[in-house]
Amino acid sequence: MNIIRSARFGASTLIPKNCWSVVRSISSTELTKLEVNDKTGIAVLTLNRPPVNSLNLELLTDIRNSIKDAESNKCRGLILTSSSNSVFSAGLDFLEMYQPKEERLKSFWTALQSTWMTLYGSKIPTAAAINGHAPAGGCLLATSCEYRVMLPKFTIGLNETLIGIVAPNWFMNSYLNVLPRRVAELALTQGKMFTTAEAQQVGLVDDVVNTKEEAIAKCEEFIGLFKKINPYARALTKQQFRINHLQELEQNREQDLQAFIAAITNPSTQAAMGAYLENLKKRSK
Ligand SMILES: CCCCCCCCCC/C=C/CC(=O)SCCNC(=O)CCNC(=O)[C@H](O)C(C)(C)COP(=O)(O)OP(=O)(O)OC[C@H]1O[C@@H](n2cnc3c(N)ncnc32)[C@H](O)[C@@H]1OP(=O)(O)O
Repeated sequence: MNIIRSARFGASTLIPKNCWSVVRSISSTELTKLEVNDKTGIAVLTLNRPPVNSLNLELLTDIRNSIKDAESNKCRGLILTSSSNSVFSAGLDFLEMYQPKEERLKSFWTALQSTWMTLYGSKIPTAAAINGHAPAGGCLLATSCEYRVMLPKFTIGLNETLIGIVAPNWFMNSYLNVLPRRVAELALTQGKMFTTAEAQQVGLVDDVVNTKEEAIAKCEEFIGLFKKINPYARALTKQQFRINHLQELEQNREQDLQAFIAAITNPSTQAAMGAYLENLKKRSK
């Protein structure tokens, strides 16, 4: 019998393969669902933190655990998507950063660093089915993947300067891994949110399709490109492209954390964030 061991079902829980329907849950929490298609071996990770999948400490931790579960279950690839019809992820949860408690703020940023390193450095092929808006941290998740497909009439981009904050180096590096330098610099300095059509034009997304199902199918097609490629050779090749960015953060984690805390707790950042949040709340009424 072909057995899969699921870390999050407990080390001793064995799940018999082939006794399940084609799509099988590997692990799920209140905030994420990780399912694998037994035929293709490709896993889909659905973010499920209504209303906007804003990334708080718990969601970031669950995302990281899910990526690790997909890897340890030897999935052939991982697709990120959202349970919302209009938002992929609204980025970092402002409530983690506005008037924060220092210990929680530290845990939050450390979890974001770890999640990014796990996703950006994952050995398995990764793809994002962007079925809604993807500002800031939402864009970071998408650009950390190897392939992106997006639905029409949404927006994506690193809008940090619009909020009065500065995107850290590793956010910029994820952008630069996808966009030409000049486009990235112009977009970052303006805090530009690209429409789906603009994003495709500059290469921020690879394809545009009309439905979430088509988006998942496109991601599967992308991951299918590696069917005949030795996974070890593939993983090492990907690693060589990304190792400098990963090492840069790994070697400066504490410094990056301290820079974040100093920037976020600065009274002028707090004031800018407060005003931005107020505006967001007014708009949503
Ligand atoms: C030299 C380097 C030094 C390093 C220094 C470090 C600096 C720090 C870097 C920190 C990096 C931060 C990156 C981020 O990710 S910040 C988050 C940026 N996100 C946004 O700007 C998105 C804001 N949201 C929206 O634009 C819209 O909500 C949406 C995503 C387009 C969806 O619109 P929609 O109309 O569907 O929904 P609503 O706007 O009505 O929102 C519904 C409720 O959700 C609340 N909301 C929205 N976004 C967030 C969020 N990111 N965090 C928390 N809450 C959020 C919104 O207020 C509504 O709440 P309400 O119903 O209670 O009013």
